[in-house]
Amino acid sequence: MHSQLATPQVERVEMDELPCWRVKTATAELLVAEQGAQVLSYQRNGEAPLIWLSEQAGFRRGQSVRGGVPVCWPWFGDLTRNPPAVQAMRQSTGPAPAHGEVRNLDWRLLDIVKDSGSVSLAFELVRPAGGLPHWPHAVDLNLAIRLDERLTLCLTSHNRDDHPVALTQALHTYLALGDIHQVSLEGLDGQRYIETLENWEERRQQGELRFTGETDRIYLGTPPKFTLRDPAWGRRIHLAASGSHSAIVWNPWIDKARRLSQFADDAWQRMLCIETANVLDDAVELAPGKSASLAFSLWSGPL
Ligand SMILES: O=P(O)(O)OC[C@H]1O[C@H](O)[C@H](O)[C@@H](O)[C@@H]1O
Repeated sequence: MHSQLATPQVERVEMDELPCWRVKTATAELLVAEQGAQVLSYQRNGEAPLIWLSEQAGFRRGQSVRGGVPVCWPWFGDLTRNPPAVQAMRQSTGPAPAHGEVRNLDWRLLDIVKDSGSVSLAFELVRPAGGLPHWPHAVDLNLAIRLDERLTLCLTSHNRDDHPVALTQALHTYLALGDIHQVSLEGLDGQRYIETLENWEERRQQGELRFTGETDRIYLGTPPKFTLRDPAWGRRIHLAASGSHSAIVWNPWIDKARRLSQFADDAWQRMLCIETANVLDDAVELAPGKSASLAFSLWSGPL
């Protein structure tokens, strides 16, 4: 078996309405939807999944899939909570979709590069003629996905326009875990955060983060590395970011889980989002001709 996969395999598969790419190496398997360039799942052989995909996920055109790694761009979350310069890029005061415009658009696979131990896929957003709805700025958006002993995603924005562009963004990673009640997130001690569930008050993290209720926080000035201890599955998940000094930590807990689309009532116990971001005072300002990249790598290790 091992020798068959000495060269990684990439095959096109359909998940209901969505064309996807399934990637297999000797040690791991990855599934990516072309829509949204959305990583849907990632699992290392013999291990529980590292990236969570909802058992109620729907694979429909025009609808982001619950789970995986949705790309939030050119704004994160509620546009009205974004810095004024980011809000000003949208030329309409009408309601704006949460998390921007690209997670349910078509992307195009540009390239597949394989060697004996790795596969890289390069996706590009198919920018609609005239730009995104009410967002007429010529910014190219690419997502590079590399699978080797780790999974690495790198989102690059390139401003092809003649004026500066301000944006916020996130790689909205849904991590899979054994039991949310037992996990702890290390690496945030002493960090500032915005408690979005309490009037967006600014607070400071003390010690490791544990989960006892709905959590929706924006950490600012974040370090490049986080570790999630998951005793139930006997492992740590390591996440290393670059080009990012902010991160969202989200778990909907019981009540919000019931209101979420494509989400089983008890699924909050088995997932946690740690979203590698550029939000609030970490927003990106791109001068004409300039590019910026946001990236993370994910891997697992012993407890
Ligand atoms: O339901 P969605 O639009 O995919 O958003 C899911 C979640 O994304 C982020 O983590 C936000 O901080 C949450 O407030 C939001 O509920």
